[in-house]
Amino acid sequence: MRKKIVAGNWKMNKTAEEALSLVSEIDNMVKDEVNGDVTVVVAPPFPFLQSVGKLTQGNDKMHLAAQNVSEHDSGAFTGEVSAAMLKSVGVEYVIIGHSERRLYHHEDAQTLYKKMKAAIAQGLKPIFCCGEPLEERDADRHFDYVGKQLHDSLSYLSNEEFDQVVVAYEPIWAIGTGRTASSQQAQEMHEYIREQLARMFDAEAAYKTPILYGGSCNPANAQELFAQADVDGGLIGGASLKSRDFTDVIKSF
Ligand SMILES: O=C(CO)COP(=O)(O)O
Repeated sequence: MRKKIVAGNWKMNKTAEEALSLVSEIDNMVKDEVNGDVTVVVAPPFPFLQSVGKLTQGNDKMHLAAQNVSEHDSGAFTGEVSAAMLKSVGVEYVIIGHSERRLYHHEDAQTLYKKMKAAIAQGLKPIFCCGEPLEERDADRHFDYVGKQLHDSLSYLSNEEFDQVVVAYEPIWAIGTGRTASSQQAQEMHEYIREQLARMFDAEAAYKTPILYGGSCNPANAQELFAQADVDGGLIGGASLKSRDFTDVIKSF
């Protein structure tokens, strides 16, 4: 059985106080309402990682993620945060290659590969994001586009390194737009991603890799998406900022 994961990417939202009240609500709801075997991940902004992590420490369903990591180990990189720093405050997962970082921060495939290496070397589990813009889907090039993203940033990892990886498929046209991929569109892309991973690594490793869907995933559509054979959970943006909605997404398995 593959791990089921629902991860909340808070992006650049919340103050310290708001972050703590959101995570304590989620923590309580997960304790009270979530019985199944699901890994819940929250990815608050950097300044709140430690306080949020402390609050979720006693709940073995809840795990902590960062939204970004430096490709460098240490040194004169003003404003950057290393994998070792994240590890030292209890972070377990890190989102790498989100389309917003590729677009607004010009992170290219080579940089993302280095970030993957840096994270894995510190024992962090990367949540590697891929996904096509609308014009690639409209031109029917979405499979090739995503295949290249996977190849360019993952194929140079060793099999052992790849064992730590979670993949998230987030079609850019579905992020924050209220327009979600249909369950069929999600399933066919997830199946394709798994095939590509099996070619790069091996079939067993690809079979074990959780592949999450992201892009306007919410309590109304999560159940149908999560019911697909190759959809192993979600990477949730907007709906992860509301404890009720996020918990309802978690309960959609
Ligand atoms: O980008 C996302 C998660 O990383 C998805 O965001 P939304 O759920 O707000 O569309």
